[in-house]
Amino acid sequence: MQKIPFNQDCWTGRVDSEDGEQGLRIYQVIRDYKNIKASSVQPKVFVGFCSEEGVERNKGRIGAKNSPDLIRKSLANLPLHFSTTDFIYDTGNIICDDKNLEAAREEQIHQIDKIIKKNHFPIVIGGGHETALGDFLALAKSYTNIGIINIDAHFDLRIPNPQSTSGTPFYEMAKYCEENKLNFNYIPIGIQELGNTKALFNRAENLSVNFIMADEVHLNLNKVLEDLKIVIQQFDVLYVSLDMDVFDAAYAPGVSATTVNGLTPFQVKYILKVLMNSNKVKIFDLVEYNSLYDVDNSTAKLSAQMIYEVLRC
Ligand SMILES: N=CN[C@@H](CCC(=O)O)C(=O)O
Ligand SMILES: [Mn+2]
Repeated sequence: MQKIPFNQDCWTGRVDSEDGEQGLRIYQVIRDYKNIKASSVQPKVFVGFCSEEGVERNKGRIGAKNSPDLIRKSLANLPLHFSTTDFIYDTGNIICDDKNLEAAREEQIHQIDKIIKKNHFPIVIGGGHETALGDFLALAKSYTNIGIINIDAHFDLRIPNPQSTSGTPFYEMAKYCEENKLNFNYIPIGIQELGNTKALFNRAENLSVNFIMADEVHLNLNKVLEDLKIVIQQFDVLYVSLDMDVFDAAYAPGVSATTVNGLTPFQVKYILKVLMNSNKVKIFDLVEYNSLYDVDNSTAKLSAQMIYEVLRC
């Protein structure tokens, strides 16, 4: 495991100084988290989790370990359309480069727990979906009544056999909840029938998972959004995970496992708006971007625009 500090080289872009404040782009409001002022109010903080170890263990296509910096680069040049009372911060990367996912995860939990305890908002850029477990466990150090929202084509409810992988994080969260006598409040959104086995659907039923199929989103987005607003009222806080393979392959070719019949950027954008507008989201992660299969950086761009929706709220 390695810890790489804030790198300004990821945060560069076009300069439109003739337009003053109206010409600002995201990279111009990014700062190193180590220089944050004590007066900052609920700032958003990037943490890169450079891991594809979980994908490899899950027999998937590797290529996600460089994603955090590539997504930062796509985000950097987006125009600033919201007012920031504060800067946006970046801590740098945690790198799993020795197959020891567990050691990288310990560091992840340690860093993110500190961010959450300061009431700052971590935005974690993965990495494969193994990123999710550390994010949840860090949040669970501060909160108990957590709604777990996973926008994903897959349940990721596999049982570790014996290791933790990109396919097991939500099962491991269920185990954590059982051991700590907590409800497992899991709401996956965008599930594909043909992306999950019968065994996984049965496990979801047995764990009373309140899942929303991709087809339900396609048939009636407004109903999904209204139902979501109601269901999240019962939770104190939300953990939101966005797996880029929830999108149709036409929008997101750059993932480990591509999806047919996947969601559109418009649908996911409005799901994120509902979640963020609840003011309950305490941590967000975006996972499974894989540049090796991307086409003209389109999936990196889509990843950046989804993070933008979280930043603007
Ligand atoms: N991160 C999860 N991956 C999915 C899909 C695997 C695949 O289709 O290759 C899973 O394990 O179910
Ligand atoms: Mn996933």
